[in-house]
Amino acid sequence: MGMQQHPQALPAHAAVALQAHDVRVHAGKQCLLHGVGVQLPAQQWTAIVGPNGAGKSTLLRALAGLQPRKSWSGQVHLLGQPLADWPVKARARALSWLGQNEAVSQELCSYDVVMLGRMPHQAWLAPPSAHDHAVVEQCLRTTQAWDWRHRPLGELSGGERQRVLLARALAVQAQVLLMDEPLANLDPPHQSAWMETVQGLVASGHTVVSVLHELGIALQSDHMVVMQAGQVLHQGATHAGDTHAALEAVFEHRIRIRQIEGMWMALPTAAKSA
Ligand SMILES: Nc1ncnc2c1ncn2[C@@H]1O[C@H](COP(=O)(O)OP(=O)(O)OP(=O)(O)O)[C@@H](O)[C@H]1O
Repeated sequence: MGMQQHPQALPAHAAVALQAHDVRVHAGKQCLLHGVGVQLPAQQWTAIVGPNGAGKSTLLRALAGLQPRKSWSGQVHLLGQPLADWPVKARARALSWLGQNEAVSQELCSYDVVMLGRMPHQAWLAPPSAHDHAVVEQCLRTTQAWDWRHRPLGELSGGERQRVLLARALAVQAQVLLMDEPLANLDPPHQSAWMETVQGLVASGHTVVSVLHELGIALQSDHMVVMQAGQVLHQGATHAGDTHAALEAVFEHRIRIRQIEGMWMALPTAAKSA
């Protein structure tokens, strides 16, 4: 299996929520993405996986339009329209973002943090509507963060904080959600709860794209993008044999993908003997 600069297309009938073509990202003289192309299916959950430093977060930021203009080239389309052509507010309603180590005021209480997710729906300086309050409550309950709605973000544990930030991303009610390592600091029950939330979003017509290190969870996704060294090595249906082969290869065959009790899992392999 060779490196693919422009991986295989989706079947012709599949709608594409996000598309990147020949995306290159630079930081100074260093090239972080070497002309990446991806097509991420609408109304599906895509997992972006690969080793540390492969360029996963860089790609996700490019897809979200968060790379500084001078640092990248190429084309990104959101729901069929070039990212740059989207009016700012419409784009903020269509695409929700959960980043890593986001700078959010530590003094804000959790409720107000989640209310920030409603901003794209609110008129300038208008107070939140009853609907905004209802959505915030629903999202805090979904991520099981309602109990500490009055507590400032800075007081929360890593996992509690992550669940508040996840609630904020959900509160946007965007058609497309991009999440960078959403499971960071979450314990196993809340990882499973996150997966159920994502599956619910997809069932109701949303598109979710997540960078994940937890391969057991990533293997439950619909579509997978496997990255290595600033390139996309493979993209395709998560359960396809060639996707599993790419995944094993990119992790240097230190994992094997096996089905146990009907679920695909990544099992560690023993180190090669010398
Ligand atoms: N602003 C920057 N300046 C220089 N190099 C950068 C910058 N941002 C990222 N990099 C480098 O680009 C490469 C890709 O980084 P990126 O964060 O996209 O990787 P990743 O696949 O998300 O990694 P991880 O799994 O460790 O989070 C890394 O080698 C990183 O050191």
